[in-house]
Amino acid sequence: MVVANRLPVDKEVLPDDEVRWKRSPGGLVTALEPVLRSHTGAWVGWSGVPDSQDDPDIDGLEIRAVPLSSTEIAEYYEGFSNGTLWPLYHDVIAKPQYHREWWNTYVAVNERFAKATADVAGHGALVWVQDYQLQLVPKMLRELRPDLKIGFFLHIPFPPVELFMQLPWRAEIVNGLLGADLIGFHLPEGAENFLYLANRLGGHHASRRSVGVRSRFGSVEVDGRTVTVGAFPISIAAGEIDAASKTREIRRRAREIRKELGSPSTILLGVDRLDYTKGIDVRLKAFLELLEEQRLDPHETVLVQLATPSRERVESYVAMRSEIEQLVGHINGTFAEVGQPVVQYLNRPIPRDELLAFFVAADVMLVTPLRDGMNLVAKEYVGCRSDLGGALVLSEFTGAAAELKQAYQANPYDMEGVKDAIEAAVKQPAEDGRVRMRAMRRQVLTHDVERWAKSFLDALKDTAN
Ligand SMILES: O=P(O)(O)OC[C@H]1O[C@H](O[C@H]2O[C@H](CO)[C@@H](O)[C@H](O)[C@H]2O)[C@H](O)[C@@H](O)[C@@H]1O
Ligand SMILES: Cc1cn([C@@H]2O[C@H](COP(=O)(O)OP(=O)(O)O)[C@@H](O)[C@H]2O)c(=O)[nH]c1=O
Repeated sequence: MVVANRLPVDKEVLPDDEVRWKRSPGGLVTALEPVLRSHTGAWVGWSGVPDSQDDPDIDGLEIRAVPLSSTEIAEYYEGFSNGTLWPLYHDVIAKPQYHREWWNTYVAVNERFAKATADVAGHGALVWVQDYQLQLVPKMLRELRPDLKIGFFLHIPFPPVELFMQLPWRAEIVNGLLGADLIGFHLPEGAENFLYLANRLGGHHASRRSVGVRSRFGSVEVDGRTVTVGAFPISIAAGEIDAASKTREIRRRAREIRKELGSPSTILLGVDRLDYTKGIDVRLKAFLELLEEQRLDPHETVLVQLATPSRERVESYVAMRSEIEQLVGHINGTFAEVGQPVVQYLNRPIPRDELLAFFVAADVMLVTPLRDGMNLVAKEYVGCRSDLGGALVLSEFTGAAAELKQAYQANPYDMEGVKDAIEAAVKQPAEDGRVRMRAMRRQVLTHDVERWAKSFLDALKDTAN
């Protein structure tokens, strides 16, 4: 069973009350949906709208919706999850807010998820709890159903100890997670930070802190149980993406996109949820300066930024959206010609196939987060480039940077470094580009999402309890 804040589909109620289900945003759903389809299992989660308990009918998936009221959405999802934990775990890029009412609602909603899971899980079932919204569920679920095997995976970075210590409810979170048999992080650093805190805040005996990737697991002794702690970098359905990107339809659409953009020599592409962690402003500022310094030619270059709306009622997201839209306006106001914008900005979700066509069309992919758990977009771009064309500019502060070493990596806080990386990617010699892309594809195609799930689930089955 998968237990996640979100169901794989979001409910949409149209003005005539017709109900439509559309794919939920974000990489968690991208990664887990194919995994659950290839196994049998159920998915427990929220449908994205208030007060709904409809279980959508999705082929091959058993769905159990957990209802949330409008107040719970404001205090648990927008509040504690995305106004407290999200900025705290992403290097406090925005200031985390600590409110006791938000915490109380987070506890109550975690209890509801634990109860809903306990009600449907078969005896001895394997339950995989996902992400920062549900960190108390492992302990609550163990109390309700000690027969279950419980895994937990954190999709965002686990913060450095000094930052985590800000959280007024830090011990509760650590102890909540320790209800699991296996706790997984993307990177060894996250696992190591957690091992230290399990000892310092939980008072439990923890193993030495030197965790490997899918190997050298750490452990914590909790009330006679051993909790395993490991690093399992998530990935994409690489084979499927590779095959889809080679189809005639996607290739044709990619050529069409280039034409529609005015057949520029260079297409730069950004694809993100509109989130302040993603560094969309960083790449726009770098692009602006490269145009001002005449290192890029505005008649030959187009930057396409696809930005799907996200968490639109959270304050820091509202501020960031207006900053980005001003920057886009400024760049176009300065460098565009009538009918030929240099930045094409779309603020809406883009369907999968259309996205793949953009990846095939783009000469340079810009992935510049200030901090990101993994960033599946970077891997999807690589997965789409069987022609060995294209170049990836990648922030050092993404989980993906640990695997995609041949990208043009840059520190997103170093504007000159980001500009140099973009310029080098735009001007790369073709053979150099092929060598880099071949190496990155080897990594992505051999470490796909099935391998991620298998390594986690095998480690979970091997846990002693
Ligand atoms: O559910 P939302 O609030 O709309 O947010 C969407 C998802 O965003 C986050 O995704 C993370 O998971 C990816 C896959 O592991 C990873 O590549 C990325 O770096 C993360 O940011 C969030 O963690 C999910 O819970 C959300 O569903
Ligand atoms: C903008 C956009 C994205 N997608 C898909 O969403 C995920 C994003 O995953 P990632 O790990 O990069 O980051 P977050 O989870 O959002 O933090 C990826 O699979 C994209 O292809 C999409 O389908 N449509 C969109 O418009």
